[in-house]
Amino acid sequence: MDSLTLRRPDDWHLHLRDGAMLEAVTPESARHFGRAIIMPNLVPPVITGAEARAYRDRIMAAVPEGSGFTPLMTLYLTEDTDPADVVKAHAEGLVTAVKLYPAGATTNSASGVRDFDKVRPVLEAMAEAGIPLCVHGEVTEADIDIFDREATFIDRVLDPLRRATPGLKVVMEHITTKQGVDYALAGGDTLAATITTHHLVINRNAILVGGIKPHYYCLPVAKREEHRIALRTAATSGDATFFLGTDSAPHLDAAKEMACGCAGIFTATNTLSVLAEVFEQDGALDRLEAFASLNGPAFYGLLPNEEMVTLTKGAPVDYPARIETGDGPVTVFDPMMPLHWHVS
Ligand SMILES: NC(=O)N[C@@H](CC(=O)O)C(=O)O
Ligand SMILES: [Zn+2]
Ligand SMILES: [Zn+2]
Repeated sequence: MDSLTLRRPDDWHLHLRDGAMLEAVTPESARHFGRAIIMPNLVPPVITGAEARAYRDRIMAAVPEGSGFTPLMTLYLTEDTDPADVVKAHAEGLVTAVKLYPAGATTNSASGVRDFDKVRPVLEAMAEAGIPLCVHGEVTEADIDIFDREATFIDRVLDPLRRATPGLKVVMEHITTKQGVDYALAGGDTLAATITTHHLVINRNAILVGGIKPHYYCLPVAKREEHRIALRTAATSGDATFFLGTDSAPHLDAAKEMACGCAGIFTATNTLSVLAEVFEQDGALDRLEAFASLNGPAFYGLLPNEEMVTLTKGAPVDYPARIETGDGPVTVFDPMMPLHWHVS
């Protein structure tokens, strides 16, 4: 097969940031994607409906003319979040989901949740109104090894939380482990999981072998090869539980290439070419549409995009090693293999 036509894909987990970064990275996602779930971990975070509205306006101003790209907004859950504000913002169509960051788990998560009992009323209101909760699933206890933080979160936090709030729709964001795959598969129709582009390609060796490679560092950190294989099997299976959330997370190179580098991998620019390569390698090109274009909207209760995109196989794809922002360059994910699928 050297040509593949599918519904225009969506990105169910995307960081667009703000200011000069927002301006530089928005066109990179708008070029190929129809919609994207926009993560709210700005400084300060997007907590209220009013803040989401203002942020959506700033994003729309950065969307290139003629692009149909639609940002789907999320609210950053805090221990002080007002359930009524969340329900109202969702009912107005302003907000699609709410994001749970355990405090301290990842970039700009300091205002996240410490005491999960404090957010129970919000979660109950969300279950009632059918508002999905997107979860960064890692514990933050110092005595839990960073490579075990996702599996431990499932047992200690996610499973009790879901049992306490039956009916709540949950998306396990950017799963990185076999335990994540297995738990998502067993969760019935109120549970789904996003998988990033980069976690289908790299294991932890990419970060640590031959020198320390900050552009392969993200959270949750890439795990052992057996986990990458489990993610590949899940993504390429076509199972409706799994869909694309790139977690494209731009940081200035200057903030990654330093003694304490930021977590995040920027994949918006070449994600579709990488995914086509991955699905082709696994003999699953016919299931790329399910993963990138169909399963996400089905879980969120939306229709797939009407528009189609065509991927064509040819000479290696030329993509920039980094993109420029007004504040400095951002390195684009290097999948360490040539890409042959062009998007038109
Ligand atoms: N994935 C990352 O490594 N970083 C994300 C935060 C997140 O999604 O956890 C970011 O905002 O930079
Ligand atoms: Zn996260
Ligand atoms: Zn993210």
